[in-house]
Amino acid sequence: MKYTPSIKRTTTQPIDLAAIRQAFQGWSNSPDPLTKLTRRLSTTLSLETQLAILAEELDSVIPFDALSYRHKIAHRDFVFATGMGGPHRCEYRLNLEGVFYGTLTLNRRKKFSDDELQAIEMIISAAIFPLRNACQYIAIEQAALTDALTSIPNKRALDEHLRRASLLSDRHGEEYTLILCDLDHFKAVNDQHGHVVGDHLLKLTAEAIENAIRNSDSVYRFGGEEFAILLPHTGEQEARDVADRVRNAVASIKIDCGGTDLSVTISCGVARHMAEEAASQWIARADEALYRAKAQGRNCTRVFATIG
Ligand SMILES: Nc1nc2c(ncn2[C@@H]2O[C@H](COP(=O)(O)OP(=O)(O)OP(=O)(O)O)[C@@H](O)[C@H]2O)c(=O)[nH]1
Repeated sequence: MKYTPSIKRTTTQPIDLAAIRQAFQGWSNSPDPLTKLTRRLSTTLSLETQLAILAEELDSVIPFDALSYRHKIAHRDFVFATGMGGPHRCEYRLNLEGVFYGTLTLNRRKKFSDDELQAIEMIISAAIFPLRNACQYIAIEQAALTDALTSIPNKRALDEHLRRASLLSDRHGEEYTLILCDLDHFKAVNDQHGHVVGDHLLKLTAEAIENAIRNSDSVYRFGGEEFAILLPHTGEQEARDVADRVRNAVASIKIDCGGTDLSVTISCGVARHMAEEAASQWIARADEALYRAKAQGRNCTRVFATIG
């Protein structure tokens, strides 16, 4: 028989409960500015929303003309700004337990008094834990969408971006083209030179592709030795040219393996998004084109629409 321990009731319980009821009423009805601020901040993990809340609550206590926040999170610049300038400025570098969480700046036409500066510091101190959580949330989100080896976006990121591109293509008739690229005979590289060299080659390939495409295009690690490139506002012929540029860039990679230079080639399959097409069908067509490129000798580009 299962043993369930009984809960011992004590006479102090009603008194504790009353105290908690009273505290709860104070917390939810007429909180002090700091409780109100932290309560609002705790409702979201979005750094942007938290900064908007902080700006609103700060402004209600110490009116200012502009607030800005800057931080580098997961190698990306995060910038938030609200309001317009003012010659007087106070700036805070947010640190918690030795970790830096960005720079917060307030601007105002009127000089800040010492009392106001103290109040601002206390308000920021109360906000720093939720801000730290929001920064960490961005970093975790970013890590989930990034390939650990090459530091480029991973397949999960590609799936999201393809879904969005399919929607935009259908709704606004925007042209999107996908290129799938796969290193040729990569297994032989691992077998002959080891996985460390194989990994290094994958990193160099990601870099070479990034350098061969435009800023508006994006590259993803699709699988082991497979990469995907998403090209907005690009048709088939233009995408074929990009694929050929990528092939040349990859072919020019050289790794010194004790006297001999290791070099590789890459095959590419191109598919333009078709109306009403799901992302999975789109990928399947690019993969079909890539399969043809492999079957027809590798180190070449095939476009789905030109097949047959
Ligand atoms: N070093 C390293 N190798 C990987 C990684 N991911 C996958 N691979 C290897 O990539 C190789 C891919 O081999 P295959 O699928 O046979 O393809 P291939 O040898 O490139 O041949 P083709 O694609 O037909 O030209 C396998 O040996 C995998 O173990 C990785 O992260 N690092």
